[in-house]
Amino acid sequence: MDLFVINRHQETEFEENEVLNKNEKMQQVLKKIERNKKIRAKQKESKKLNTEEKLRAIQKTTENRKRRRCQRQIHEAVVNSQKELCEPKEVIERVDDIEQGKVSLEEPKNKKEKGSNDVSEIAGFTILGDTEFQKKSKIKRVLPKWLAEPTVISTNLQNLQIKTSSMSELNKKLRRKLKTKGIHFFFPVQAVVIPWLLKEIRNSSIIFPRDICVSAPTGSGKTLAFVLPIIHHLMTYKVKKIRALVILPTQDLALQVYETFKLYSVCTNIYIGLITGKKKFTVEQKQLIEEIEPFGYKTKVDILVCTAGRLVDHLKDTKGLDLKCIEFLVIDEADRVLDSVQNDWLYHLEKHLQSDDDGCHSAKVLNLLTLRGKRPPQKLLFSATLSQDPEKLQKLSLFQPKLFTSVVEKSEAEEKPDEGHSTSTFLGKYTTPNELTEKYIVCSLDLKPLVLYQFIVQENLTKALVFTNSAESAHRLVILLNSMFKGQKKVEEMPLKIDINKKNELTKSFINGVFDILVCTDRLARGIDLPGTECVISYGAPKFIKTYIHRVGRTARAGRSGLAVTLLQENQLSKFKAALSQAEKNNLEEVVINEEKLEELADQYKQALGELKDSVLEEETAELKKMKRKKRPKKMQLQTSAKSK
Ligand SMILES: Nc1ncnc2c1ncn2[C@@H]1O[C@H](COP(=O)(O)OP(=O)(O)OP(=O)(O)O)[C@@H](O)[C@H]1O
Repeated sequence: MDLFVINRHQETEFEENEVLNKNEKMQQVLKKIERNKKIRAKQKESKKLNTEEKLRAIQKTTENRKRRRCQRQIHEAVVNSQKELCEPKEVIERVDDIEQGKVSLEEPKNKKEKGSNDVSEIAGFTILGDTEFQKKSKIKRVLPKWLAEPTVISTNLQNLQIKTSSMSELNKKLRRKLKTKGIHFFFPVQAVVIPWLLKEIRNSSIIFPRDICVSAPTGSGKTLAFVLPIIHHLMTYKVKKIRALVILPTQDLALQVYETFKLYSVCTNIYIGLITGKKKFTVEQKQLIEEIEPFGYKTKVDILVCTAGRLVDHLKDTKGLDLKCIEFLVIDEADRVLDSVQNDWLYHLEKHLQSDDDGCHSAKVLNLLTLRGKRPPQKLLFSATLSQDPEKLQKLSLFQPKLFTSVVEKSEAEEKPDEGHSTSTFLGKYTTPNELTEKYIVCSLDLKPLVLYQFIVQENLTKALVFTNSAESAHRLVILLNSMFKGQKKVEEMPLKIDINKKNELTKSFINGVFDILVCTDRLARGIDLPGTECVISYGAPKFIKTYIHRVGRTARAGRSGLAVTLLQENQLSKFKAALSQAEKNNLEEVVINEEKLEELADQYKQALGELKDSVLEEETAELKKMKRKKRPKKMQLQTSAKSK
């Protein structure tokens, strides 16, 4: 029956029950909240207690530390009191005070010793080291003694003191030759270096000669400073062996030095060899050695002038080449040679010199030094921009080096200019000839050729060298200038790829004044002697201060006056001035080109630019045709030539 009982909804009863339940639940919740409150309050209290405990613990450890430190200080004070017998009472009193807590253990801040490794504490944290900023003293560069105390060379080429005829220690023939070449006085670098080298050579049978580094301005006569002593010494030998090796950075410079050696060795039995790669390898080999069967090889030269790279080629492939007897190793333009890798020449040369000895370097006179081994060649380094960097020079393992320089602190150097005393500090900077005037022109890039033209006209320049930063720029500038001058002045270019004979012809024509302006790249910047050059113009701003020094050094040579002008764009000016201040050149004069004159020339300039465009186009099409002809197979070429016939 129950199955059929229907429980109907009895609303009021249920609602009453629910209200009752709700009230109960509410009370339960309130009770729970109350309980939780109590628990939280208890927890808070216990936490508070914990932090207090912790703080107490920290205080305890700090106190412990302090106590330990106090004990340490007491101990130290006692030890010190034993040491410092002079003030025992004071120390003991202080110890007592510390023990009684009368004196603070903290040292007053101003008493802190600078630089000491202080240990201070802040709220239990130990801070190591000094928290105060200390200004570090500037590190002063210390040069090796030989660099710091050089022999000073004067830059004054006007007031010459030493007559060539009066240097009795130099061979008579050489003195006569100098006279015939119109050299009656030695330049300062020669007056100091030649007698010094001759003395070293005289003593070389007893002690090893010292190596030298010579830094003197461009055009001051450094070449003769090594050429004359070497020839003087080699004149005494009867047997032919390579006894002097002269290394240069470029073919042109090697040729120039070779010619100077040849000039002063006329009327002697000394032969000079030149290996630069200008001639075929086999031709150079024949010039150097001769095979005599069955005895082997015979050397044909006494002095070998070379470029570093070509020397390595011959060391590797020329049988019978023997450099083990060299007494002089000259490195001209030394900074450049040392910077260049050139087939790792130094490694190969050293390897060759250290290979099995044939006894060339065995001592002539037995002494303590020579007993130790063979005599190394005397190294002679020359440059107008010799480095102050001992590390660079170190790779040459110089033997007791001696420095001759004109780049010294001025005040002292001026006191004893020609005496050759070690008076001042080598600055390692650069110097230019006293006779050189330096100026600059500021102009915009698009007006540069016009400004150059106007400057040449306004100064009526002849024998001027113009340096550009690329061969292409040189070529275009020559076309432009020639079309502007219209034959009034003759401008020539020194191309990058030029046959040595043509090059010699060109330089000779320039020296002889056949044309007025020679436009070239930095290939002509170093060492080349073009006597009579009146002005050097840097059309492209030089990238490095060394480049500038060598460029401007093509003028104002051998005591003659010269002008150097650099064309700059506005944004290059500050960098240029900063670079020049390195060489203590701070007062360069600015040349201002008359703008009205430039405006007058506007039409002429436009026309010249048009001509340049046509000419460049013509050259390019000619070049293209040439390339196409080269690419065409030979058969086709023959067919076309037959057809044309
Ligand atoms: N005592 C002298 N009197 C007159 N002229 C000299 C004397 N010595 C050298 N000359 C001439 O001075 C010119 C410059 O000499 P040299 O080429 O040796 O200079 P440099 O110091 O090597 O220059 P750079 O550093 O540019 O190579 C040459 O034409 C040379 O003949």
